[in-house]
Amino acid sequence: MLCWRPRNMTSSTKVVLLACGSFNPVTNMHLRMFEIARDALNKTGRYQVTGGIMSPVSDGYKKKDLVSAKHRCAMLKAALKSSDWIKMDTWESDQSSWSPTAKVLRHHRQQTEAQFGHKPSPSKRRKKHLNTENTDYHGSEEANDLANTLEAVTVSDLPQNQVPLVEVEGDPAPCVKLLCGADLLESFAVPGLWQEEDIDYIVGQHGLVVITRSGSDPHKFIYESDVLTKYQENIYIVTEWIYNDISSTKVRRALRRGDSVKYVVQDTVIDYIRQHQLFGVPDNKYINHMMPSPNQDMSTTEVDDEESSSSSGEISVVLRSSHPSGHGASHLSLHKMSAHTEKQKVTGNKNGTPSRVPCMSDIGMLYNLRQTRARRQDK
Ligand SMILES: Nc1ncnc2c1ncn2[C@@H]1O[C@H](COP(=O)(O)OP(=O)(O)OP(=O)(O)O)[C@@H](O)[C@H]1O
Ligand SMILES: NC(=O)c1ccc[n+]([C@@H]2O[C@H](COP(=O)(O)O)[C@@H](O)[C@H]2O)c1
Repeated sequence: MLCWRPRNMTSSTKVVLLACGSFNPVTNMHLRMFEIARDALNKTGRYQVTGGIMSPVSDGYKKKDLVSAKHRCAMLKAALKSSDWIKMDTWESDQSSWSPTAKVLRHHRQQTEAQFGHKPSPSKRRKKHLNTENTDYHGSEEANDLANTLEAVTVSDLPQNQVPLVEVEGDPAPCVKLLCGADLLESFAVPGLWQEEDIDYIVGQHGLVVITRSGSDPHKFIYESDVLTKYQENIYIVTEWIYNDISSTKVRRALRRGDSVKYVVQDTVIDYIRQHQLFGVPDNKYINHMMPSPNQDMSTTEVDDEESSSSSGEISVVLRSSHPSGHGASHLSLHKMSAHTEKQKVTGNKNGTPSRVPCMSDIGMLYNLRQTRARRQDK
């Protein structure tokens, strides 16, 4: 299914933007990407962005310093309170192993099509009862069940409590496009990181919306790639003029070093990091001496009363301290007893060599090393 509408067609194509990433933690730039992309696509008059989905990777990704999906999702949920159109979807992070991005896209395409009743059915003209209002619906077991059910039953068999009604005919499902930074596009060239058929599927069947990032030249990159040139009509590059090279790596570094990350990540995320003492925050003087921010609502923050188990199986004990009505550091509600809870676990193979799902950063580094060596040998 090709999503891009030919230029001569008048009505606009509905688009849902899907961003896959670690979000470790989610930064303002992850959120900005959606705003930038929506503006750019809507301005063309050819596309109408109807929704945004953020899909955090599962713990199976095992990238260095990756905190558990539980925490990454909680931070994302907190950050998305500031958006009325971007939603988190936990289908990917709920998987026990890492899912290639092509699989995640395929899943969301099926979900979106199921919501719009795009399964071949003799009763196509009838209305289907789908709950599109429920933000937790997308990717939920209920939605998965529904997608499967639609294969087998006619719409009249659907449960009646699934409202509101969605008109099927003449209402095409939005296309799901991968929203990413230019670094992700350029990682397509890293040997062994992406399957060729996955790139073909992602670009050929869905399409990409790429936000420029410092040090990247996506136009040149597409020119140099045969497969990307073949599908270049499906790649929409958005130049971000309000240049901002925030990255999660820099945020984690700042936190480790005790520097402020205010205005780089959402206040709600800072609150969460402080409460759960993530990313080396126990040593972060800035964050530990901060007053709770006005938007912090201790009563609604997810708190582990007794035990919190990280994905790596390590257990940390989290105790609720007394809550003196004083100021500053004494307002901290939690003390994590294990400083290493979020330490990444690298699984070993039979001969003891560490093995894990390769990430862009470590394969990229290896690739750069190889390139440097090759260049030296050429000289
Ligand atoms: N400053 C930025 N400009 C454009 N795209 C970005 C920016 N930061 C992140 N992205 C994009 O967001 C998506 C999710 O990326 P990811 O969670 O790996 O973020 P990151 O900040 O690059 O993480 P890390 O620093 O841990 O590698 C990717 O497509 C990435 O290219
Ligand atoms: N082959 C693949 O599908 C593939 C390879 C590398 C990264 N990714 C995805 O790219 C996103 C960003 O990855 P990094 O956090 O490593 O930059 C993640 O969602 C990850 O799953 C997918």
